[in-house]
Amino acid sequence: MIATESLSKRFPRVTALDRLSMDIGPGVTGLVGSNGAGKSTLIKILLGLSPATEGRAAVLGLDVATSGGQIRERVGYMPEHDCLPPDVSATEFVVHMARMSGLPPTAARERTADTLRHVGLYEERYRPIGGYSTGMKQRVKLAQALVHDPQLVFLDEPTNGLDPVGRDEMLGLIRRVHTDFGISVLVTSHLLGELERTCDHVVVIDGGKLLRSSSTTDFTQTTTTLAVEVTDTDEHPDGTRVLRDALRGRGIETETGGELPGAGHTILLTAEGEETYDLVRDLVADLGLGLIRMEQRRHHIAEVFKDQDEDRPAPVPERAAAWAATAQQTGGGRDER
Ligand SMILES: Nc1ncnc2c1ncn2[C@@H]1O[C@H](COP(=O)(O)OP(=O)(O)OP(=O)(O)O)[C@@H](O)[C@H]1O
Repeated sequence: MIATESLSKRFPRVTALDRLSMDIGPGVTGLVGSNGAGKSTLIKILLGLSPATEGRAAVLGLDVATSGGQIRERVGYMPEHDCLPPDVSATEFVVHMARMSGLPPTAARERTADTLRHVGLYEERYRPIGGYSTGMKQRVKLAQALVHDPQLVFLDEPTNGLDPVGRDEMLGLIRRVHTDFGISVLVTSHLLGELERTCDHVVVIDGGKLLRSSSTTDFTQTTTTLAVEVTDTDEHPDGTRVLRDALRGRGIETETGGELPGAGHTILLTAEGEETYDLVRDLVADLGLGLIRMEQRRHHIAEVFKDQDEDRPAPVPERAAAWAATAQQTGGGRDER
């Protein structure tokens, strides 16, 4: 869907992209990086709106340097900033954008109604956009990116300004853009954790350079830590504690899951091999507890980068702070999947 080769963009005082080479296939891809990493700059180059200083890029096989118009016919774009006209309704605005993309009047109206319904805007679509909440505005921006039925959409920070519930709803919508309509998605975020449930593939850039590009499951490869959760019973009102005691009796030290709600009921231990699974199963059965789950724990994306930050000899201070803030906002990887 997207290929870049040694792509660079230099502004007089900043190198926004630094020899970026990557290939992005179909599906939902997250482009992650802290503020100023170069995400928006990359999207503008891929749309053919801003020329690269060096290197090449192609979108859907079309060269960004020479085929910007054709790319924008086939690609939808949801910009980061609030750029909606306040005094027209969502319907008027999205119909206008559909007409700008070349749809005839009747098709533009029909597609607008369908798309606004898909993003969850119903009666309010007839009201002026100026009175909308941030979440509603983000939905209008998403609708205008989808209305001309593109093959690919670029969504620049679509969860910006949303509360946790609004963010989850938006991430669900983004996933459905691909599953329901087969449209591939490139979605940017400065929050590492939020993309792991939504994206098939994650590309991480920092200071305009590619840090890593891999499938989400590769990022979150399994660890040797086993997470176990059990029920309480009348005989053992604190099932977690008796199981921990029983494991300690067999020489196995355990931890609990952390400070998040419910995590205190999760026992974490190191699995030496299959015998550890058998031992946990047998102890749970002997104690008469119910086994809710026993699974190998996976890394969280945020955790991978937290570890990398710790390994870095001299991290740029504000970047390290941004990553740390990100890890905190996403639970720092201490919660369970
Ligand atoms: N038109 C411009 N002129 C000069 N510098 C620019 C311009 N556009 C972007 N930059 C700089 O390039 C770098 C990358 O910016 P960019 O907007 O691509 O980052 P980003 O990852 O999208 O971050 P954010 O989410 O904060 O927008 C930043 O240092 C920014 O200040």
